[in-house]
Amino acid sequence: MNPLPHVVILGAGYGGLVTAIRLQKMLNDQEADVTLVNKHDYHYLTAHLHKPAAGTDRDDNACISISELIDDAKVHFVKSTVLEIQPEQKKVVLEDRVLSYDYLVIGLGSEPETFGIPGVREYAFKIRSINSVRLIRTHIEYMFAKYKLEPHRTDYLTFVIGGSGLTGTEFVGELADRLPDLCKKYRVDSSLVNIYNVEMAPQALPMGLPSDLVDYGMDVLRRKGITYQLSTAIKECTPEGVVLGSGEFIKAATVIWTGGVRGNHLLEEAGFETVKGRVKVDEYLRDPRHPDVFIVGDCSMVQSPEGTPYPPSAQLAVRQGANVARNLAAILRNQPLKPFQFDYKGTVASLGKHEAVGVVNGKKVKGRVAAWIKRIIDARYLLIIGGVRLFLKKIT
Ligand SMILES: Cc1cc2nc3c(=O)[nH]c(=O)nc-3n(C[C@H](O)[C@H](O)[C@H](O)COP(=O)(O)OP(=O)(O)OC[C@H]3O[C@@H](n4cnc5c(N)ncnc54)[C@H](O)[C@@H]3O)c2cc1C
Repeated sequence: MNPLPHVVILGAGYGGLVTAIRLQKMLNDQEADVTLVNKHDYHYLTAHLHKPAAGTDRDDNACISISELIDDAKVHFVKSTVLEIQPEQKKVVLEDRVLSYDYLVIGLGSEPETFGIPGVREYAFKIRSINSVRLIRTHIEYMFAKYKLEPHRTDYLTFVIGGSGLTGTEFVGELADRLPDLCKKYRVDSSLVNIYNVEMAPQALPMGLPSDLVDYGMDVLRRKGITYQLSTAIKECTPEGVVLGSGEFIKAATVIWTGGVRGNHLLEEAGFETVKGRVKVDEYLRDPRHPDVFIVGDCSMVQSPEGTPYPPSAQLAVRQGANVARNLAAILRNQPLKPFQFDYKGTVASLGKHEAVGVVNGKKVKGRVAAWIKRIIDARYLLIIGGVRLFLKKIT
């Protein structure tokens, strides 16, 4: 008997996990062997990481054990790190074995884009995984404890966040909410604490928001104590702080870089043609040169009908995962493929507790209403991946 076609999915983030979950629902065990590979045995909600990073939420709230989501009778889970992708040999090298595939789905997410700014790679924290946000949260609290022993070092209480797109904005909102608790706990005068959000563009908040919503969001965050440095580049990051384009030096013991992302380096290394580490996929989300390789989420680049690429987002990754699963099932059943169409619903950026701003289905939303919509969006994702049981577990 011929072996069943082997589908290998790399990465259990939003894109890879949704592909796996949909395949386990759609396929019967005579149609394919499906393997999901991920560095950790849990799925993390990347879009939530700003909260545990600031310490306003527990990190386990942003984690879900993969065994809770995957039926091991249908999808074989391998906890391992991908070291190399070999599309010509149809192989993937993991740290402990080599896998051969008939169809590959790459959903390995993104890496910080540092634009070659000296010191950012070495000295700035990045919000990118559960382990990285645990480090940030611990470091922030450590700075308060250290300041109590060296009260002349106000740079321990100075926080610089590079970039004020979605990640930077959501993080400064949470950090501003967290600091009053830390000031109280360590008996630190809150006027000594400074949060600088440095942004090269002339305005903060995610690109594409209408200017009245940008003004609203920036007003909210300024009232919470954020100091914006707009139209300002970070020229260098050092162990002592950051040098700005103007030459000004901000002495700060904590620098967090959120200034951009690029696709996982493994794609470039595998010889895929990339722009910012992302592969311009065809209408079925495949690499144009390798029709057996599908690419989802932050590793892929999808053009909007206007001809500009959609910004990487969890929303896009989830829709791509569903489309890839559907098309893999279609290939295995000799049915026609369905082109990917993205019905972009909009973006909502949280500004800390009870405050958010954004556009949903073309309508502007702000304040508490926007914060509730954001919670509904998050809840919807939990329902997609884990049904009512996961939803109830996470919200209660
Ligand atoms: C703080 C923050 C807030 C955000 N807020 C929003 C939001 O409100 N709305 C929105 O739509 N988007 C938001 N985003 C963007 C969104 O999180 C990403 O676009 C989304 O996570 C991309 O999904 P993905 O499947 O491509 O990758 P990810 O979800 O990042 O998953 C990649 C997976 O691959 C695994 N992996 C990586 N390398 C390896 C390897 N070598 N071997 C094995 N496994 C590996 C990782 O462990 C991870 O499980 C936010 C991002 C951040 C950082």
